[in-house]
Amino acid sequence: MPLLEAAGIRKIFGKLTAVDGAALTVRENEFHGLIGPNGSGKSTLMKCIAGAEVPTQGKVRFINTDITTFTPTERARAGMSLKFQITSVLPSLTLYDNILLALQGHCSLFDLVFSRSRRQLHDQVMMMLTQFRLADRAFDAAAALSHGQQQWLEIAMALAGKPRLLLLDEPTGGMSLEERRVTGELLRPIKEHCSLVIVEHDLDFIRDICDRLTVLDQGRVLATGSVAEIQADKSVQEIYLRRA
Ligand SMILES: Nc1ncnc2c1ncn2[C@@H]1O[C@H](COP(=O)(O)OP(=O)(O)OP(=O)(O)O)[C@@H](O)[C@H]1O
Repeated sequence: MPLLEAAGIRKIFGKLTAVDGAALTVRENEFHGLIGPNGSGKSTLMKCIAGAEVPTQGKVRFINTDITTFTPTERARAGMSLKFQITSVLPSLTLYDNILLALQGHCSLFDLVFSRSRRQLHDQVMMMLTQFRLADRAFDAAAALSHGQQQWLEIAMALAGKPRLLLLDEPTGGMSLEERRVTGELLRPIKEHCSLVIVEHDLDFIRDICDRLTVLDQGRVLATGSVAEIQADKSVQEIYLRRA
């Protein structure tokens, strides 16, 4: 049984069909890349999965539940977490407080009131900052971070609720080559407990970290399969050549 199954997703904006009957299936512990030319509907499909857009047609199933009509908050409660291009980091707060806020969003009032839980929260914050190589900046304001470090902080925040599925829209946009390499290293270990759907333009990056890819072209799925299958697919090669 797949973790996520989106089927027949169509999204129409006025006269424009941005996504035209697309399907996406993601298994447990799978990193799945969503690629395709500019304007092919990648972000819109992600938004339909995340609940940021309501699909005109189609169904989204997640952990065996039909979540098509769930709000983003209900999807988060079901185990889905997303980080879009727009930042949700609070720049004037320290890294520590940003992570603490993200963790507290997933705690009950009972957890917050008892001091033993507060100690646990502290340990969790420091563990997450260490995992994302930000522990030495814990008490700096988030605004002082480089662009890449801010993205890592956001990914850490998106993982605070221990989601089963993380959705990332162009996390490496604006990053240096070295920052991209580190981003790959930081994401790989989360596969043990979380699946990933990632929209990316950097094909080298996506080839490196993904197990399977879905290629969109003009709102439709052109191909889906392993990285090797997609690389060998003539129709995929054609759309990338057409763009070059
Ligand atoms: N809210 C909206 N209202 C109207 N049109 C939209 C809206 N969002 C997206 N579109 C259009 O839908 C089409 C698909 O956009 P989308 O952002 O999903 O593509 P994309 O593959 O993610 O593109 P890119 O790689 O450039 O980010 C585009 O023509 C875009 O202009």
